[in-house]
Amino acid sequence: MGEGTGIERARKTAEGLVYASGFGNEHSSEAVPGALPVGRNAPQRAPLGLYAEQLSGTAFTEPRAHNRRSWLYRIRPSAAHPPYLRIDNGTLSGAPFADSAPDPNRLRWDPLPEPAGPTDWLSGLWTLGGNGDATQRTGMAIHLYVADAPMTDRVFSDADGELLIVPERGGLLLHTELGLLRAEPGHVALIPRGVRFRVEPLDPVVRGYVCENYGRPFVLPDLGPIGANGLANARDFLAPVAAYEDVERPVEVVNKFCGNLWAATYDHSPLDVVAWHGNHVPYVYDLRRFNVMGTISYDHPDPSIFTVLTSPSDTPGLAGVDFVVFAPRWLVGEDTFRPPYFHRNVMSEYMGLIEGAYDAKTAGPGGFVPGGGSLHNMMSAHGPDHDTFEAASAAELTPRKLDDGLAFMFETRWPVTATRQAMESDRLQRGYDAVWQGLERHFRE
Ligand SMILES: O=C(O)Cc1cc(O)ccc1O
Ligand SMILES: [Fe+2]
Repeated sequence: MGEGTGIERARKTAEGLVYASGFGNEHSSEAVPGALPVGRNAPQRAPLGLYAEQLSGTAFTEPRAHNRRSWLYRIRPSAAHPPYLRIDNGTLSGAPFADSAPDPNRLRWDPLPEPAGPTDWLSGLWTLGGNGDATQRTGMAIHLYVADAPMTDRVFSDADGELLIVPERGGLLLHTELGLLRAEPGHVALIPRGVRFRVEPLDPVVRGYVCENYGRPFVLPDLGPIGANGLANARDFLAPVAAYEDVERPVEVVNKFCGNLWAATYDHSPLDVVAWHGNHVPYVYDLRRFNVMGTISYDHPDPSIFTVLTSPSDTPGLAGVDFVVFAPRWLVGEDTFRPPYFHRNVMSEYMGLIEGAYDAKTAGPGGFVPGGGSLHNMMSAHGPDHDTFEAASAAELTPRKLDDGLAFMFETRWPVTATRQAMESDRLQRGYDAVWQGLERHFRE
């Protein structure tokens, strides 16, 4: 795969790929001039002998402001396929997660090992845990991946939810039905529910995190008194332009449906969309573009101020999942304990590290390292570890640039149940509680 005029056109573009900018926009794109119908979605005969197909990400009847759908003009309709048959789920699973009890302990994992044999991105997915129920379209799952091989003649789509991919090591070229996206460490890429794609690693080994969001699609958070600009700016979200594969040979299409993998072998590539328009689109975002807000007086603001994307629930302000980034920033708070405070949170926090170190946790082997992760479930007591507390309590409070790390959090309204493979993994740091040992009594009456 990988041949075809559309892809070549996108690949040839200087330095990188062509993108269309803007979050939630009605985009349109054609890889061949004239492929996109004008003035209607479904003409009696679509241009260039293409088939017209609508892909709905929200119910037809949802309010206009939430409605997501795209019209695809493709060489063959998606409907032209034999039955899907169950295939082995491997290390991937879906909600409800019931193979271990939800655990109130603070948990932390080392990164996954490199693949033992050639492993593509789909086979390299390893589920850490999650919540909700894919059949109810509620909750989320946390997956990790390690891969060293391209998905050759193999395409994936997820009926259960959208996929927020957070590369930590190595770049990914995402061949989607709507075109190509490139995601390097420091970027995030989003594949909407149902959009088919394959992953081509751009480095010998790639590794990262995935938030699978079963709930309402991610949106930018409201800015309230911040005003009309700030945090993640809409124009920095980049959608692909149309690029198609004209491939006539067997291609395995794997569909994740209600937690299980099903596969059907098409006699052609389903990445054959020559033109499209709509707002149910994949996108990439460079986290370094995040406009970080923080205190310029005193106290440590709650991390909601670092929200990049939020999946709203029916209760205003209560997210199914928030994606939060801890990006380089200045710390200037006066008479302030500057790292994250000690806290117990009704929300559950999974944290990962893309590069460098995180200001509340000791770095280095056995600590919080890139590719690793921590889970601080609902109401679990956490915050700065012993060494961080001692250092920050004594630090001279001159303005300081925190620029040696990029960490993130998937923060969810429901407790996260870890999978049995995560709880039994040799990656689980069994002595994690010790980081809060030795916090001495300083009380004086
Ligand atoms: O636990 C964490 O490190 C995440 C976090 C960061 C912060 O700045 C404030 C609260 C919080 O939960
Ligand atoms: Fe926290």
